[in-house]
Amino acid sequence: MNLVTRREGRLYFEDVALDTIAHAHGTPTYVYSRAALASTYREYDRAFAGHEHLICYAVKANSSLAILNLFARLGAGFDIVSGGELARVLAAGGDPNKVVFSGVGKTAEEMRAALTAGIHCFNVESESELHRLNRVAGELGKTAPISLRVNPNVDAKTHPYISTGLKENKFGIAHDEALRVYRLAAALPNLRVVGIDCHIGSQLTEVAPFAEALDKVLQLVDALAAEGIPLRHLDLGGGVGIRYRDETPPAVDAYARTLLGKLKGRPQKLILEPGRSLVGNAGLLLTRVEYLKHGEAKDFAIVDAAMNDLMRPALYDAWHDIVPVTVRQGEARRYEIVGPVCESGDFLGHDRELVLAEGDLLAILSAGAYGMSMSSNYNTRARAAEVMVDGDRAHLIRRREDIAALFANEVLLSR
Ligand SMILES: Cc1ncc(COP(=O)(O)O)c(C=O)c1O
Ligand SMILES: N[C@@H](CCCC[NH3+])C(=O)O
Repeated sequence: MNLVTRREGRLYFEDVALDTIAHAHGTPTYVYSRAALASTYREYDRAFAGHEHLICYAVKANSSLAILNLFARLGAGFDIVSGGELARVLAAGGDPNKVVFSGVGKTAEEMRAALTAGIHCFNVESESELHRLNRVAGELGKTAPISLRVNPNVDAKTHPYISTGLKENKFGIAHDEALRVYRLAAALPNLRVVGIDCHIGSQLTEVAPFAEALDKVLQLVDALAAEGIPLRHLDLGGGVGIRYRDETPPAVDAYARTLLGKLKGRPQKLILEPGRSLVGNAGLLLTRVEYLKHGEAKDFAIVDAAMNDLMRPALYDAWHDIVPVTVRQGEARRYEIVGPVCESGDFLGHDRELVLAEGDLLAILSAGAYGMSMSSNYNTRARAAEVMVDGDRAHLIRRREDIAALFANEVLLSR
């Protein structure tokens, strides 16, 4: 599917010219493609069709209600990491019985909310959490379905900030400890052991680390069965990486073939928690050039989007393609694409060769994942608007944040 196309010099997303979105809704604005979102979800669903599976979209990648609602309609489950994400899933019409709850710091209140909603499984990340969950479930007169998140000590070969399956990471229970903690879980009265979970990191561009992690998980599945602790499901965490620039991540099909090859004949349902690969390339950030500034050392294009809107470049030095919405003739210069925030780290792209004039629109691509969901109000900047494109129509799915709402919860002291 040709999602981003140029027609007579204008950039289109599906069949909507992006300048018309900027005109109607202003900038900065996130724009998503409904067709692209649905097609990546279906790609996963089809690739794993040979084995019982549940695709639990990782809400943290993009938690906008309209996107959650679309995935819920397609039959997806959800991977959440907070009570806030649970509330969003429920508000968007998600099925609580298809929700898995990950995260190292679940509060008692979050556990109560999830038990009351009736989620599918808690991915428990420590022994202390196991005890707390057992107590909270007991107080509610409920039994909590659990998996242990096992840390297999496998190198995901990704950015160190988003690698989660090494023993120096805070996530999960060490592989060597897992059997002992499973025995403990099986003995606690208000827990029911149903599965095993593992997530080694994000933006993986090779299949091998997934395969290695799965092998380690399967060793545990077998050891547990031998001890009389059979598991109903196996959760392998987040999905494959995406192409931002020149990465060659595995196709979902190839990834599925590798996993399914290892699962052949096993009775466990496979749960996956893809985030980035479902939404990343289905979204872009539309921004306008406010000023061009020709400095002594560099040329700057100061745009109206900033690190508070899209934090990935500042945080990980991540690369996003930046393309002009309308083609302009003239001499190209190499620009630093920067925002208005008062930080030298506030950049969206370095050294981009572009022909620009003030007032031009730019599209920052591959911004559907960990864009809006990681945005902040730094410098008291209102969050961007969000638009969902569907064929030749564009629907506003989130109004631009209202400045007064940014300080509505604050209190002035009387003296
Ligand atoms: C527990 C868990 N599940 C799923 C994901 C989603 O990962 P990805 O966006 O790489 O598919 C993450 C993020 O890395 C995560 O921490
Ligand atoms: N926020 C990260 C991914 C973190 C994944 C969360 N476990 C990114 O933008 O790449």
